[in-house]
Amino acid sequence: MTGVLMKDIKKSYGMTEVIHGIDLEIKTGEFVVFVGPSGCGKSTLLRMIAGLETITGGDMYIGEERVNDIPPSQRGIAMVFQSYALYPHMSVYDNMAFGMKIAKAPKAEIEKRVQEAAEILQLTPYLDRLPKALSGGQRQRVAIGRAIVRDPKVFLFDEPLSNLDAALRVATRIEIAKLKESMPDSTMIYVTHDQVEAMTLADRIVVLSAGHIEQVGAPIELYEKPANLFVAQFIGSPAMNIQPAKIDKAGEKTTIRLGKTRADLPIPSPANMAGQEVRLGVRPEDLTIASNGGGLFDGRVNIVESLGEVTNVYLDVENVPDPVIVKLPGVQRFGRGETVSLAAEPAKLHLFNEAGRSLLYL
Ligand SMILES: Nc1ncnc2c1ncn2[C@@H]1O[C@H](COP(=O)(O)OP(=O)(O)OP(=O)(O)O)[C@@H](O)[C@H]1O
Repeated sequence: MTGVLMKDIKKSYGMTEVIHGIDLEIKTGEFVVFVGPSGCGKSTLLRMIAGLETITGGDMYIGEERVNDIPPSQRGIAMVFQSYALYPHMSVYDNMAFGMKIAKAPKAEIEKRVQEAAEILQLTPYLDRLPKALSGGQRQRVAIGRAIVRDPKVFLFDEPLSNLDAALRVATRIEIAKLKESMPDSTMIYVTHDQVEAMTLADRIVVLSAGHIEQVGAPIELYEKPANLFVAQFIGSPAMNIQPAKIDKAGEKTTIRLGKTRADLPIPSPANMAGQEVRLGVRPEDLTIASNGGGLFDGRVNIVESLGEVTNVYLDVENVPDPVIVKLPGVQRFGRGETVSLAAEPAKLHLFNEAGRSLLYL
């Protein structure tokens, strides 16, 4: 039973600090996903857990042990990389058995573990094949199998699906979800920039930006209650629409003014916020077309993207610099330049103060 604990973890390359003091507790058996824009430090953080990067400040624990100065091979972790890094001249079986052979494990034990891992990953029919005779997805499953066979305390995944095409990504993602179910006591930490992977696999998501944590929470919690504008616009696709509004009345409920419209939101706000400028957030999928013209605000249709299952409509709205996006189900037809009125349930609206913090977390 092993979790990971980070206390004020920092990383500098020369004079440049890229990780600025991360505090995070990952519990035994948790599946935690690190997400964030390119360069935010996801891989660096993962590699510090693995021992592939030195830690320049703070304490890193795997289980009870402080591992800052413990070499990777003694940390009890197994890492699965984007490039599968299989030995091309060895069969699937030998690739999976390699670590145990090197560790001089008994032959029967190796056989048992490889067979079990192959079973979990549906690789049993391929054990005699060479990697070149496998698809990309199967190769990545062998790389995962090699990690399972080592029976690590913690699994680390660094964008394991990003070399696969769309269909294989989905299939392998489902394999990883099954793997998690079949190994409920294993702690798994997974880096990705793919939102679907993060949302579907994670028990908790850690959103990083520029070397610090923006928010940690269950996927739906981050989606429904983002702590700040960064998380609000990072989670969800297309991104949440943001537009300026003003607080008319603060209190247990908040009344906002948006152009000529007023709306009562079931969001509490401190009394001293009355009269203040705020940012109103609304997800594209939470907007609807108000047939009677009595919506929250009006927009002029600019671009229509028909994807079959959904239609994304980009509208120009007065006082809003970026286009407002509406995501409607199915196929919808609009004429360019048409004016439509947009509505949303007050419970689906988000409010952020001038500093970008959600009023829910003030
Ligand atoms: N060896 C290095 N020397 C100097 N700076 C580095 C080094 N490796 C990474 N960095 C910097 O550290 C920061 C974090 O990089 P990291 O690779 O962890 O980001 P990431 O979130 O994983 O990005 P991506 O999604 O693009 O892989 C970046 O600003 C990067 O330029």
